[in-house]
Amino acid sequence: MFRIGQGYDVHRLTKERRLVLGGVEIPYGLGLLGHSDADVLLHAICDAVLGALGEGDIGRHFPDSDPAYRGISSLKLLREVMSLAAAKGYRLGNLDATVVAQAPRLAPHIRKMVEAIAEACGADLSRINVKATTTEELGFEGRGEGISAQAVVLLEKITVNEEFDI
Ligand SMILES: Nc1ccn([C@@H]2O[C@H](COP(=O)(O)O)[C@@H](O)[C@H]2O)c(=O)n1
Ligand SMILES: C[C@@]1(CO)OP(=O)(O)OP(=O)(O)OC[C@H]1O
Repeated sequence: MFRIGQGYDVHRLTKERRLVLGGVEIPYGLGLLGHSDADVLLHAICDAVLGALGEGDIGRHFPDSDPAYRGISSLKLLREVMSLAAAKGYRLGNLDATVVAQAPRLAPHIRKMVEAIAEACGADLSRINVKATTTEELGFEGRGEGISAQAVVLLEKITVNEEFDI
């Protein structure tokens, strides 16, 4: 049995913040603003997993009113979301995500993002795909005001036989 989910998130670019995308710190003069590390890519992925599970969204599970999440690495949130999936008997089938950013150039960092996401999901690298695009200078991403990300996730039910096939 399969469950599909999609996620979308946006964070504003600002000075004096680190830029963390897909669990990877990227050297850039600006970073994303948020209560957590503001990793817009991982937030979109968390929302896609929660959507597939019928479990609402990231703000319901990790409210920004809770000081416990101040500055937290979103890799920890993704691990928690995947633990919830496992507790409900699901594992990652595959994941496809797009980061929309006019700058910086993300291509050199994609492999590390895929590795970090795969580790957090407990999944093989082949199940993860991350893409980047500009908007040809159109819209808020194109003006460099923020970065958005979209993700689609397919979860697959762990069969009873596989559960005991250690
Ligand atoms: N922040 C970004 C955006 C895009 N790329 C790479 O460039 C390719 C072309 O982007 P277009 O927006 O012109 O279609 C894209 O396929 C990415 O590989 C990037 O590295 N960083
Ligand atoms: C994960 C949280 C936790 O504070 O982080 P934020 O950085 O505020 O990110 P956002 O995507 O605006 O909302 C989700 C929050 O719950």
